[in-house]
Amino acid sequence: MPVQLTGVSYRYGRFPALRGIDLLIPEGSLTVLCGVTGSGKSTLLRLLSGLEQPDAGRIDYTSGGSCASVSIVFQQPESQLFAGSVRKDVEYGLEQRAVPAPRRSEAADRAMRQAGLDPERYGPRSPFLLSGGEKRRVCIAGAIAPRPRLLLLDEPTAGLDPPAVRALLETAAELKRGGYTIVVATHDLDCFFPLADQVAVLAQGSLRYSGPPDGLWTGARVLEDAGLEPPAYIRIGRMLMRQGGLDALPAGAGDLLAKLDPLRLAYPGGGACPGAGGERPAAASRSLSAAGAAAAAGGRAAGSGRPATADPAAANSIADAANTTAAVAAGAGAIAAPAESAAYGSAGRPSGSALRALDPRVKWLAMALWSLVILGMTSALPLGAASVLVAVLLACGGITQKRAVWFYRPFLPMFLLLWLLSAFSWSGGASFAFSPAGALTGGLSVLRLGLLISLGFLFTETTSGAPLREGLEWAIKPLGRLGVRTRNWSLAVSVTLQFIPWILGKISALQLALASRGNRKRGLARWTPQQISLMAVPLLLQVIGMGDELSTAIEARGYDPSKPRTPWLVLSWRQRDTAALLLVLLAAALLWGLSRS
Ligand SMILES: Nc1ncnc2c1ncn2[C@@H]1O[C@H](COP(=O)(O)OP(=O)(O)OP(=O)(O)O)[C@@H](O)[C@H]1O
Repeated sequence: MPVQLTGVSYRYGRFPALRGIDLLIPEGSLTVLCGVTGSGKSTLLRLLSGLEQPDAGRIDYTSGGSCASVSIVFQQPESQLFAGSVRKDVEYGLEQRAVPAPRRSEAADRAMRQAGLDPERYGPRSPFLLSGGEKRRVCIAGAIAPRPRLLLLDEPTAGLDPPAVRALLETAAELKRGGYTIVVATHDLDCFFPLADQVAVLAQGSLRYSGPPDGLWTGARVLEDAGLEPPAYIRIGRMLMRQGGLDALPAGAGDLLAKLDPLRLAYPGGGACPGAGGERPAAASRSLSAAGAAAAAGGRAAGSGRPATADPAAANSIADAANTTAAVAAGAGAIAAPAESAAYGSAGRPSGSALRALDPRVKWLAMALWSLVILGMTSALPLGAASVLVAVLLACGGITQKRAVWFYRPFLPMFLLLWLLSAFSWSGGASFAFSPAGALTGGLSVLRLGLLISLGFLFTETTSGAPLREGLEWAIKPLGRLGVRTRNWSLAVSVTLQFIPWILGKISALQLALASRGNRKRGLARWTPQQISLMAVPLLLQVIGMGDELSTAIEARGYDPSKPRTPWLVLSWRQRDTAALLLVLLAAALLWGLSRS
């Protein structure tokens, strides 16, 4: 299905993620969407899948198609699996599209085979107990089972080992041959460029290039300007062309290996590369530089020597060869700074809003004090005043409306249920009675609970992990004299606090995945018991997995609560922190006074 994007823009709150994208995705083509991290690839895929709507511009699914004929495979396959068996999971999208049962099973078998899974062997297995590569194949099978007219793959090779990458490339080449229109968002240019009909390069949400891959090697340095490096086979090919070793750029890593095969490669210290026949090169034979020889020798060891084309057989050689050539040609990459340090300015203080810049001790004290005051409130006026205070702080904390809605939405059904339980009394049979007093008391209790949750949300949104932990450790340090293991407690609390947004993020991802499989429920319909039961098992498994990984990571880093620790961050108290503390105390006193009047 051809798709035309015209002037497509999208914002997350105030942050522009995509700006004015014009792109045609031709029918039956494989388009590679590339760009550095955060350039907008996943966002563009979500818009193409119809899971999000553009803020401006249009997406036209021509030839009678619609976003209902689009399937997407997300970056993390574990966020996309729900059912108790692989077969049921693959059939899920078909069920949502009301495909009759006998045809469902047939289509699921076909999709599993196309994705490289034997239906007999994998069909009855639990999708949660498969390897990463197998899970991704199940996701692909689930995505292609309804025969989508456009298939979107987000970072399909991320986290896969070379054999799994090879298998995935074969699947992609096979699907392309089967006439699927495919868009792949990837950093793995070595693997996917040889399969691509079209490349779209994104940088900071703008489209910098769209056209055939070959167009990138002539003229402007589009990839480099977008912060990317050309695939290793192109870099090696360019080097060999400069040295007279090649006449034209290779079409892929396999093609490069095939072109290198007849060349006699000189060792840096003289002599010939063993793979090149073991003879000393003749004076007249082409001699390559040390780097070229090393690259070629490495490539020869790994590859099959077949030319790389969109042919699935050739895909085999791409992954192996790409791995070797990438290792040879990769320059020293920039090492990403840890997320926490990135959030800090040069003075070691968080950048962004004033709340983020405050010392975490002020925030801990504010949260503890205000929580106590709020717990003591029993009437509407002080609770109303506290709500205004929290709302103003949420707005000042730079938390977008969208983010706040995302956070509060899962709590709303629980609040509603609690309120209804206190507002209605049941005296057997069908006799329900509405109690205005119960409704008021219940409403105030729910509001109190909401405010306490909001304080936690405000705190964790405006404080990253290390300051949060250091601040808490400082606050509870005096308890250490009583024999309390304060380090354990501060670690446990900060991990728990950071776990809540993580769990909410996972719930959002699962709901998005359900929507991508045709289960496009909106509003409260997303929270029915049936929906919740679908998400319960995968969510639980992810939480257990995360807990397991955390404890292993803590152990692996030699955590010993009895040993002194070098703090990651040295807290420093400033004048503005004193001023903020005074305001916190003043607000607490006013609220307390209001609740007692
Ligand atoms: N839910 C969100 N709320 C706010 N900003 C977001 C959200 N999701 C993504 N962004 C921002 O939008 C920009 C584009 O994100 P996107 O995930 O599309 O990038 P990407 O190119 O797919 O990155 P990667 O290669 O790391 O997956 C990034 O700057 C990101 O921080």
